Amino acid sequence: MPRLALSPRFPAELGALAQPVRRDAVVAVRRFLQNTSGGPHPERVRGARDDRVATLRLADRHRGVVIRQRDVYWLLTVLPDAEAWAYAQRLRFGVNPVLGVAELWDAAALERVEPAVRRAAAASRARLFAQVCDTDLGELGIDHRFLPLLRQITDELTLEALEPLLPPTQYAPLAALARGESVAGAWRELENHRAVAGTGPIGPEELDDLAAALRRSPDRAVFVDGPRELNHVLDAPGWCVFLHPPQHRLAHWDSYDRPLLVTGGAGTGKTLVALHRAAHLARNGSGPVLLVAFSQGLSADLSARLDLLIEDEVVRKRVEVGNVDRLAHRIVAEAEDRPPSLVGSGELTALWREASGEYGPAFLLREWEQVILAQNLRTLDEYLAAPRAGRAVDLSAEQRTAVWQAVGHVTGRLAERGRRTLLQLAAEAATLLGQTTGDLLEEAEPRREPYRHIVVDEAQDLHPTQWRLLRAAVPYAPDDLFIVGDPHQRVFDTRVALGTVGIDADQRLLQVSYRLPQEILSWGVRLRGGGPADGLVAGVQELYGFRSMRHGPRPMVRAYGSPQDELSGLAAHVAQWLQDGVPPGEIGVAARTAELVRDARAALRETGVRVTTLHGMKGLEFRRVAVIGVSDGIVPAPDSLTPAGEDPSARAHDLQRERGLLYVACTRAEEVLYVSYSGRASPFLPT
Ligand SMILES: Nc1ncnc2c1ncn2[C@@H]1O[C@H](COP(=O)(O)OP(=O)(O)OP(=O)(O)O)[C@@H](O)[C@H]1O
Repeated sequence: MPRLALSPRFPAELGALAQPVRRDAVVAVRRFLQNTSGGPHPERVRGARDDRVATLRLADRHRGVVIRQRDVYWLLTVLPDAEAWAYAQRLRFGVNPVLGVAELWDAAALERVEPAVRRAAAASRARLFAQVCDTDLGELGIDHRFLPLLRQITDELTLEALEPLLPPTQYAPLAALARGESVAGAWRELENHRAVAGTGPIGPEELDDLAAALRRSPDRAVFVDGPRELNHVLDAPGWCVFLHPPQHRLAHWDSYDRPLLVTGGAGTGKTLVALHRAAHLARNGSGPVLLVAFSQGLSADLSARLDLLIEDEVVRKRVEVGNVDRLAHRIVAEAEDRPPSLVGSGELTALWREASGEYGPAFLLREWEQVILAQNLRTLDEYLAAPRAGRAVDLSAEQRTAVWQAVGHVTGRLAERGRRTLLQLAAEAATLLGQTTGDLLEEAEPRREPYRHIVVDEAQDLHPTQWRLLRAAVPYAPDDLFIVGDPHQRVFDTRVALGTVGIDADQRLLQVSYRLPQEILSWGVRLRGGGPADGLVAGVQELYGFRSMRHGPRPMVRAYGSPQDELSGLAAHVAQWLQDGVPPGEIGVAARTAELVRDARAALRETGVRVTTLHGMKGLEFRRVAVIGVSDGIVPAPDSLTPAGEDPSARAHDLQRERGLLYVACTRAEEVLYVSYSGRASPFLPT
């Protein structure tokens, strides 16, 4: 039986074929896989540069191109006959000697450009890699077949022009050297392409082992063992099967001794990594998995994506997808034998108003949520001794006592009425679970934590109380918590260093955005500006090093004379996008206020595009995004800002949060970003 691996190009190109050709090709691949009669045979390609290249006849006038070694086949693509032969002739295959991953390149194109590179070299004495010896290049995995050409390169621009023709694992270290990095820097760049952990130096015999190389290249090849797997790879979206190397390494690492925190900019694949990690733990872990989404809406989305990712129903059932509020609600309901009653926001506001005296309702609420609940302070003495990080207005002992009494008034009233806030519920649930937490290895009693593994998405916006609940819901054991988030995308007022809530996490970073084109990313980084973000990680995190692999149009920023004109402009742009053939579901429109959302919905009635608040854009993505009302006086929203006179530090945080909110909405765009305002522009817009 042949061993068959598919490249990511194959399902994509198969999907683009006419239906009868596609159907025949799938049947042919299935026959080939099962070695049944009538299945295609490998045919040699006349004039091929690499004798491991062959073709398989898959349908009428269509062939698959494969790399073949003994019984191992790597099916690269399916093309009309003539194109398949031409492609097969151009290819060369190799194994990277450092990483052991498969490398393919267009040898014919390189031969074509070589004379031009040589001519440029004849006219110049400069040599880009003059300072790097062949031994160093060899240690960076550079294939000796490229050396004659590389030695002729005179400048960085020439190397950049060769990028599409070289395997990424050859180009990456060369580009690093060309930027002036040391051999060690270039080595680090190469290591970013390592997808599978723990592979040591590659022995000479392994350089000739196609199957081993493909197993180390999960972004380029997936083995299919039978028809079921074949169907999954052909039908599932690409992200279900092929992760980029850093994503794959994080999601499929055997085991983490301590909690792991993965941070990274917008669109770097954090949610995908969280989904794959949850699936990995469901397959290989040792108990129930909770995947925590930020909201109910995002839970439904993650749950649907997990259904696509995990085919096996038994494995799928090991993962529950939910948000922290729901978890808290369930734990308290189980303990009290009836569902807890939640306080409505109007009732709560009235209570804070009732309690306010020297300090206003907003101040008291923030003090309660960000100091008292955040640190789980239970007594006045604890409160008197507690630090109040991030709160600029100092409080004397007397003032703290007054605040404590005001808070006590509200919590007392709530208790009388049998009502609680969501954060109180989380705190109680944590206490209920906390009575049973301990060390998995040392505990003799049967455990009562509901989960063995927890994976958290959008972690930047969780409150310390919610973290305490999550911490209490899994035992302290390897692979307890796997957390992904981006401090720059925080849209609520919670800054928490995980260490302070008992989560001593190792940290990893994802730096390449696969959603955003470079133009939107660079504009977004300037918009987010305002310095590094704190919270989640110890210290602060910069956006430095965040980059994209794609280019696209620059964001469009449009100024209008009046809100009516702005709405007409929006309607005209959306109409054009629909006319361009973009499906309505791939268009997202957002605004800061509920009123603007209502107006935009009215202006776009019957188009079927989604219109939501900036908050509502969290975790979503669209091909084209319009953000309207980015005007002074709307963004930042004046009502959401603490008056500078009351607490300048809280105001600075509020401004940063509002900036983050706009940044989140703008970074949902995969292709096109349109931003508009009327009157004066928001001070956040980059000039
Ligand atoms: N391995 C991959 N295969 C296919 N697409 C990918 C891959 N990695 C990332 N992408 C693309 O990038 C998008 C962003 O991924 P994801 O939503 O996981 O990023 P994120 O870091 O969670 O983003 P954000 O923080 O902005 O919400 C995906 O929807 C997909 O379009």
